[in-house]
Amino acid sequence: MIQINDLSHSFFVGKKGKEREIPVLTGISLDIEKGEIASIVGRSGSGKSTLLNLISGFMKPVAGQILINGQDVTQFNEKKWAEFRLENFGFIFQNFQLIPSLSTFENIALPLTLRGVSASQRKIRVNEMLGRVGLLEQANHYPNELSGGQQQRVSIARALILNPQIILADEPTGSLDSETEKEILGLIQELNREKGITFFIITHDDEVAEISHKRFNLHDGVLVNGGVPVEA
Ligand SMILES: Nc1ncnc2c1ncn2[C@@H]1O[C@H](COP(=O)(O)OP(=O)(O)OP(=O)(O)O)[C@@H](O)[C@H]1O
Repeated sequence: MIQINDLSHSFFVGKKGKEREIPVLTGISLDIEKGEIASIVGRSGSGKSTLLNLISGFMKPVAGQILINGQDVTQFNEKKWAEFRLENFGFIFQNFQLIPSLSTFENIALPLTLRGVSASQRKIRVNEMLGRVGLLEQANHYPNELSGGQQQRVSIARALILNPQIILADEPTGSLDSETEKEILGLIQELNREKGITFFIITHDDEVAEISHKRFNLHDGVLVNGGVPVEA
């Protein structure tokens, strides 16, 4: 589903003509199958966000190949990327990234609204999703009226509403206490089992890595294990 071959990336800093190359990722190769939860674990500065930005097309790699469902996405232009992202990816972030002026219902409905889905269809699909993530009673609440765990449930529901095949998650429990973290990780596992969604999670947190089928350790831009399966 996601296959990365010998991927490398550098940033170039300094004045034009005198740029200095800062290698950030070197020779990354990995393979993630459909329906797997994969985690990339590394300290701050190890290159996790850069890898996520390359996979989601917000940056172009200096070298190497990223295949998603067999398509070489490194060849995509911006227009193609915008379509591909909407079609295939859902995103979850550490700080939830909800729109403060929209209710729970409206935040989850937003991708459907942008897609031109009718109001009656939106109602059916969002209500079903609210039930699934346990937020029916909070449908009309605004983000500042919700706990951190509830806000992350809203953002997971929003990520799922267009039925993506892959969820890309950036420290999904980084802002949560350990009890709420367990709850959200449990929800991720359930959704993975029920819907066969592939999760690609970047984290520095071993608890998150523990729910993954494959764990990749990133150290100074290099993978130090090749996706050793995590013991159940
Ligand atoms: N735009 C940029 N220009 C120059 N260097 C950059 C740029 N973005 C990131 N870097 C450097 O690349 C390295 C990897 O950064 P990256 O953000 O991918 O790490 P990370 O593992 O996600 O860290 P964190 O967990 O703190 O978010 C760091 O040394 C960082 O300083």
